Amino acid sequence: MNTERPIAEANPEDGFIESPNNWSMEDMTFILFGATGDLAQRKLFPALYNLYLDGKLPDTVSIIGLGRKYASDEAFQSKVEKALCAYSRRSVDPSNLQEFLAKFRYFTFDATIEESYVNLLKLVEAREKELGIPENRLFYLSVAPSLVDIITSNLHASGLDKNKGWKRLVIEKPFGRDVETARQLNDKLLETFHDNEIYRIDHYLGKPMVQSLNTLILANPVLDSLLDQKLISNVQITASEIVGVETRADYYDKAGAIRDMVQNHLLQLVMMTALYLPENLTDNKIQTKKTEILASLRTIRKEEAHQHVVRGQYEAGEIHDAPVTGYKEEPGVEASSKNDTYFAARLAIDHPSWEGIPFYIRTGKRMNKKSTQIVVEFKHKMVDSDRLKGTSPNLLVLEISPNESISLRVNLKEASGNQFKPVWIDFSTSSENQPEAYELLLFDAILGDSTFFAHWREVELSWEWIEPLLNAYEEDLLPLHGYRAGSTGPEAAEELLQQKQHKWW
Ligand SMILES: NC(=O)C1=CN([C@@H]2O[C@H](COP(=O)(O)OP(=O)(O)OC[C@H]3O[C@@H](n4cnc5c(N)ncnc54)[C@H](OP(=O)(O)O)[C@@H]3O)[C@@H](O)[C@H]2O)C=CC1
Ligand SMILES: O=C1O[C@H](COP(=O)(O)O)[C@@H](O)[C@H](O)[C@H]1O
Repeated sequence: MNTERPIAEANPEDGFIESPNNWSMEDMTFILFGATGDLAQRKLFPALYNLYLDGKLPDTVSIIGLGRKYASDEAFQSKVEKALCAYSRRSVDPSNLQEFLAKFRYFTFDATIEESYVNLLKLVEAREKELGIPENRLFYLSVAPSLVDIITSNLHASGLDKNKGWKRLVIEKPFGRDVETARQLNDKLLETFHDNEIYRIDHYLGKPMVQSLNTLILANPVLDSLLDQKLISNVQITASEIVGVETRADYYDKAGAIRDMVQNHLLQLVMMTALYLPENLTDNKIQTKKTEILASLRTIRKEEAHQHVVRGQYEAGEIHDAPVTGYKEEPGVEASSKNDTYFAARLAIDHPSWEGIPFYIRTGKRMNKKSTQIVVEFKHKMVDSDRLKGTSPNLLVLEISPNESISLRVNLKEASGNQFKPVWIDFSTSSENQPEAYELLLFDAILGDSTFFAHWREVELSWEWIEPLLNAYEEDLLPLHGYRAGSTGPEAAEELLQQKQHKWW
C-alpha cells in the first residue's frame, strides 16, 4: 500500500529525525506485549481496527498478542471483538470483522522466562513465512515498566531483534520516575535498539489538534501573525479532569500529578506551543526545536519553588450534583498521603522569542470540568479608558480535548449603549468522530515517522527540569493545598497569577 506520508530518517550527526522521503507502508508483524491488559482493550485494539477501516494498515499484517493467561487464537480474537464493541469510536462492521480478526494470533507468554522468547521467535517466523511477509517487526510494550528491562534483554538474547527487515520498539509511559531511572531505562533500551528505532509514546502528542498545530498555523497567516512576541501577554495551558484516582491508586499515589501529567503531557504542550515563534517549521525540525525550547526553560530551584509552583490535593466535594470523596478516602490511597492531584506553575522560557512572556501550566483531577486547552492572552490596551469601557484582553483559545476548536475573543460594542462586551469568533468547530490519539500514533509508528513521539533528549531534559521540584516535595518545601472536588483548584493557584496581574481563563 502506498502512502503520501514521508518517512523520517535519522540524522547521524544529532540523533534527530531529518530529511523525509516518500515512503510506502510495508507488510509487517506487530508484536503486542500486554495484549490481555487494559490499554490493549481500551485503546490499542480499537485504534488498529479504525486504522484498518481507513485502509491505514499494511496489506498484510501479522498481529501477535502476548500475555500469561492461557487463551486459544479464537478466544483471543473474540476478546478483541469485545474490546471493539465496547471501545471503538466507530461501530463494528460485521462485513469486515472476520477479515480484521484473522490477522490476530495469541501466544501464552511469560516475559520472565527465557524459553518463552525462543518459542515466540518460532511463531513470528512461521507467520512471516506463511503470510509471505518481510521480517519487519514492531514490538509494542504495553506492560508494567518493571518488565521492560527483561523484555528488551531477552528480545536480544533470543535473536528476535536480528531480523532482516526493520525493527521498532514502542514504549509506554511512565519513562522512569526521575532523571536517573529514565537514563538507566534509556541505556537499557539502547543495548537492543538504535535511538531512532525507539518510539516513546506521549498520547498528548497524538491528539489531532496538537498534531495539526503546525499545518494550521502554516495554512492561516492570520494565526501566524497573532503569535507575535510584541502582542502576547501570557500563555496558559490547562489539562483539567473530572475523574479522580479511580482504580489506579497503586501507581498514582506514588506518581502524583507532577509525574503523571506534568513531566510528560504538560511539558510537551509547552514545547508544542512555544516552538512556533518566531518561525514556521517543517515537520522534520519539530523535535530539534522542541528540545531547544525545553533547554531554555528556566530552572525553578527547590528553594524558590514555593514562589512559582502550587500543589494541591482534592478534598470531598460535589461533581455534577453528586457527592464525591476526598483523595485520602479513595480506595488504595494512604490516609496520610501527601500526594499531589493538582499542580500549577509559572514558567519562564529564556529564549529570545519568549522573553518576558510567562507560561502558566496547571493540571488537576476532580476539577469542575474536563478540558485541555491552550490560551494565548494578548496585551490589553487601556489608552482611553472611558471610550474602551468594558473591554477585556483578546484571547486565542485552542481547545484540544474533549472538543476541538479554535476561537478568538474580541471586544464588540453593544448595539445600545457605549459599553463593550467580549464575543467569541470560532475559527473551527469540532468534527465528530475524530481519530483518537492512539490511532494517529500507531499509524506513525507503522510508517516509521517519529515526529510525534518524545525524543530521548526531550524526556531527559523534562526530568532534569522536574528534579528540583521533586526535591522540594521531598523536603517539604512546598505546601500541599486542599481544594474542593468540583472546583477550579486551590485558591493559591489564583494568587500565583495575581502576582503578575493575570488570571486563569
Ligand atoms: N491503561 C491505561 O489507560 C494506560 C496505560 N499506560 C501504560 O501502559 C502499560 C500497560 O498498562 P495496562 O494495560 O493498564 O496494564 P494492565 O495491568 O492492565 O496489563 C498488563 C499486561 O501485562 C501482562 N503481563 C504482566 N506480567 C507479565 C509477564 N510476566 N509476562 C507477560 N506478560 C505480562 C498482563 O498479561 P497477563 O496478566 O495475561 O500476563 C497484561 O496483559 C503500562 O506501562 C501503563 O503505565 C499508559 C497510559 C494509559
Ligand atoms: O496519561 C494520562 O492521561 C490521562 C488524561 O488523558 P486525556 O487524554 O483524557 O486528557 C490521565 O487521566 C491519566 O491520569 C494519565 O496517566
